[in-house]
Amino acid sequence: MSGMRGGGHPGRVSSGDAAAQKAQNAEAPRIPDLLKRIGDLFAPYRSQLTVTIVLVLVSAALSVAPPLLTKQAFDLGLFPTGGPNMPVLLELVGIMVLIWIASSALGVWQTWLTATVGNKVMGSLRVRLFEHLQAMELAFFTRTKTGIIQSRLQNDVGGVAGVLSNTISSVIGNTVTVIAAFVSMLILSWQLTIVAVILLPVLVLAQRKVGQVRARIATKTQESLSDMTAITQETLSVSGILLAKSFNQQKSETDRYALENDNQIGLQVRQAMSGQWFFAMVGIFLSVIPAVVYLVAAWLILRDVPVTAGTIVAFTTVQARLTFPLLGLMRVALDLQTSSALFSRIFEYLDLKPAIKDAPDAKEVDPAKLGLVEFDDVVFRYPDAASDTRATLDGVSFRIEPGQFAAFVGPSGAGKTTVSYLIPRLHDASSGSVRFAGDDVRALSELSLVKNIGIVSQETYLFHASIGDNLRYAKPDATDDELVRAAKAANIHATIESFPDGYSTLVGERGYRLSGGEKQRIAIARVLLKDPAVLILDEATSALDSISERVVQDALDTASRGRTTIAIAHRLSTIVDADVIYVVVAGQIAESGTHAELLAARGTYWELYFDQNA
Ligand SMILES: Nc1ncnc2c1ncn2[C@@H]1O[C@H](COP(=O)(O)OP(=O)(O)OP(=O)(O)O)[C@@H](O)[C@H]1O
Repeated sequence: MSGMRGGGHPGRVSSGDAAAQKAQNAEAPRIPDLLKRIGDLFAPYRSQLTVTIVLVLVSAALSVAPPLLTKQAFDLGLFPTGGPNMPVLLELVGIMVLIWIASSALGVWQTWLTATVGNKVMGSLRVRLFEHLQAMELAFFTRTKTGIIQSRLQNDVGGVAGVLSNTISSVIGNTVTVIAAFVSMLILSWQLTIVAVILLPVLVLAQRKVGQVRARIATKTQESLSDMTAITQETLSVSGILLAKSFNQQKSETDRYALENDNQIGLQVRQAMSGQWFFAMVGIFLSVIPAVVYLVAAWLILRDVPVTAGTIVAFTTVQARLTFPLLGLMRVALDLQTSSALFSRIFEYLDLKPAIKDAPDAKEVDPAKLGLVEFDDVVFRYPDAASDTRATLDGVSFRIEPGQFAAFVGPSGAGKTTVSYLIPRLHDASSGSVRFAGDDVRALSELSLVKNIGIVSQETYLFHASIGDNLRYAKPDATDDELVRAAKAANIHATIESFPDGYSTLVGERGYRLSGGEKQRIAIARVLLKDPAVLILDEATSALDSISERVVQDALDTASRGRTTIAIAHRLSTIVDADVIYVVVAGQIAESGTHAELLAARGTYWELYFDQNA
């Protein structure tokens, strides 16, 4: 069985995130392209967005009124010649209150809309990424650490969630408020407006720089987060903790985690702090403006430019109200720049092309020839293998007839498991042809091909769920009777019945609550429920003692009846009755024939058999 864990130990080898490394070498995506792709994500929510825009525009229009009303309240209500005019003042105050109530209500509605759209966009992005990863070939998973993949789904998609829901309302809302405030200011006094906005372009330029720095820190933060997830996933899994405990490595694992955690803390602090000075500067600048406005107003009045007290109060009110939206816009721009780093990490995974996928004209398996499996001069080299090394499979040809029991034997690392991977198209042959029911597997639809193949591997994988649920993975609509029939055929029914919870017993993470033989028989029952035409057994009994082996072997004999069976075996005693035995040596089929024929030939098989029975 070839090793399925990719990447290795993060502390000792470079990160398994092949895509991230590629991205570091490649040029960063251009911001406009990125914005277009982010925009496309929102396309299905056009109607909600239109309503949001209308709401924002109405709120903005409403927000223009209060400052103008303030001016009226001062000039006509509070300080008209001859003393305050109460009826006018009451009317103006009443209108102002109504406007505030209306715009607050609209604000709540708008927040609900944007939160819904933002979260839905993020949710569908997550599912798209998950679906895309499901389509990736096995080789992608053997070379990338699981934790690194998980991190893209959780940390990166989660990281843009806030941006997605805040951005829409913030950009539209604040832009409109800023424009509206600017218009009100212009109406009130163009001279004072110039004073208020003269330094803004400088701030915008400074903000772009800050954004670039933050995007760089964000990329590093996400990489560090994904390394941390990978450590957690590798170490805090059942296999990981068993390894750490049995080698007394808990301390070193904790140290490794703590080290990466320190890195993460540093990056988080840098990310939080980058831009703080900038915002402090903007804050000071915006707060100083009213004072400058008073000075400039006095200067204007001295030069006989008509500026009333109402104008100054209204102007400074508007200007103060401009502060938050302006800061908000700057923050959004900054967040967008920061999250562009996260988005490009997400899109980078979405852009990965599955190496194995259905041909456009993929066809169904031919039921007439079901069970026929052929290899025709198949050469296969693992994608990661150095090109100067010998191919893992080097010109393998055989033909297994429907219903035959074929066994593959040979030394470790000879390529037996690799043969079994090529049949369900977990890898594609580098040259030559793998045929299933008479058709090249590359011409068949994956769904139809895999439906007809059952695999029981040496390393049984069970989900952390009940035994019943694990069995139903093969056939979700299986009845209880069918479960029992499959379990009986796999020699595991009585054992399951002896558990207090029977078929509802939880198997524990990866089935660790069960013994090796129990897990194996559950896996056999699972494949029996699937009832495939071709059954692949990869050293299904190698991990067992001789009694368990006999029980599992009986189960396998039942399972293989009436279907093509391809059994990979180390213990030759389990396959002596095979219709045909292929002896694989260094990626080639060295011998083939029945047990008796191969013994008579006195070749490699005879040597292997002699070794095991000496
Ligand atoms: N993902 C991979 N990338 C590169 N090389 C691989 C990969 N998986 C397996 N190999 C190599 O391919 C060769 C054949 O492996 P395979 O698992 O098919 O052997 P096997 O005959 O089933 O061995 P065993 O009996 O020990 O299970 C081995 O040399 C192995 O190191």
